[in-house]
Amino acid sequence: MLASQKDFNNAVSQVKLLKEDPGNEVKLKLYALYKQATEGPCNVPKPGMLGFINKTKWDAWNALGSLSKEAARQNYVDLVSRLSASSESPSPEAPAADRKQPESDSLVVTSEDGITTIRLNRPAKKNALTTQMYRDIIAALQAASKDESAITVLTGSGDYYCSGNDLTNFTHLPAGGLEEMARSAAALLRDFVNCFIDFPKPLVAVVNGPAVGISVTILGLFDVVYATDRASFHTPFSHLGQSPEGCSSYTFPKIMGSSKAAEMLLFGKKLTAQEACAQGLVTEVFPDGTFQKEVWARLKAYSKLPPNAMRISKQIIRNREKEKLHAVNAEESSVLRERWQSDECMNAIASFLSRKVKL
Ligand SMILES: CCCC/C=C/CC(=O)SCCNC(=O)CCNC(=O)[C@H](O)C(C)(C)COP(=O)(O)OP(=O)(O)OC[C@H]1O[C@@H](n2cnc3c(N)ncnc32)[C@H](O)[C@@H]1OP(=O)(O)O
Repeated sequence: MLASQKDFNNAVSQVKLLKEDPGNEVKLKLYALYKQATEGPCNVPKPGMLGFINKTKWDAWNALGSLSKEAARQNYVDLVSRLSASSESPSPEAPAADRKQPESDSLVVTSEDGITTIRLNRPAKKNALTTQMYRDIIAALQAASKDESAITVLTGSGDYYCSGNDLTNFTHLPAGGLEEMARSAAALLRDFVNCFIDFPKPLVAVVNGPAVGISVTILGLFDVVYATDRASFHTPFSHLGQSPEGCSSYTFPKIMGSSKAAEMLLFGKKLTAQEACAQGLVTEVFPDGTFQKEVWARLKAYSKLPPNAMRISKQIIRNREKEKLHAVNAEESSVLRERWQSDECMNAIASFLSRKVKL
């Protein structure tokens, strides 16, 4: 479900309480989304050259094209929520040593040689993502976006990269029952994926082994994906009674074409590392024996490149897609909120938990 009028009104009030000025670019975006959400697509005449400020505002509104009022309202609410979170976070240039450490040791964050590494560290459970890990990854990405490192890396400990969402997350029912669980999981998913969409520095996945579910779908939001030849890429959403997330319903068809994307996202076809590379999801595959050595040597060399140039190049490559990606993320999260309450999904999870099925 997209943000309600009440959520939107709250966000409009929240903007006035921001502790830090978000800067002109963001204010322009807020203005454009507000106009789109309240009046719909821009259909007023373009101001003349002399009205420079009005022309800039008109351009920003007009750039939203035919984005629906509902999607604009959602994007506005998401943007304000990110601004509020970052204006409450600690000092912007916190050096690595002062970085707030994750709540649990299932995530290890280090910063060295210009590279911040976020390592999934739950090898006994194939690095399955618990609710706390999603929160810790969000915090780690927010800190990495402001630290002094040039490049950020996500990788895993042990033989797996990540087995996706921890299916036992669904067994911790809150007081509000299944509906409340699905609502809060959808909100967490949206915040989690938004952090990847907005991440401002080069983001690299070092895929050290098989990858499942959400750890595969978000790869479309990374800048570079290096994989060992032992890795595989599996999105068994239909098997689980679920639907795609991580913006993969948009990025996968773009990356590999709609029929290859459908084989993965509808039928759960598992790709080898070589297949994923041939289809553009993976940048390069390395022999497992030399994977770590080769990849880290390369990343260390890249991390010495001028960081501002890399950020700006990433902005040019990614920025025109951001509004679209936020809208896709909101829609996918809302569809999943319904799916998680379906019998198909409940049965599939019960089946995994009772060890009847292995994907
Ligand atoms: C809030 C945001 C929500 C976002 C939603 C995202 C959707 C997804 O990510 S869908 C994908 C969900 N993941 C799966 O369906 C994978 C399930 N796991 C498996 O099929 C298998 O475990 C495996 C193929 C990954 C590995 O098989 P293998 O035989 O090598 O090892 P196991 O003995 O099965 O695993 C060891 C240990 O780890 C536990 N485990 C592994 N993956 C998960 C998981 N995703 N959730 C919970 N637990 C997992 C497994 O149960 C074993 O535990 P025990 O040793 O205690 O039995």
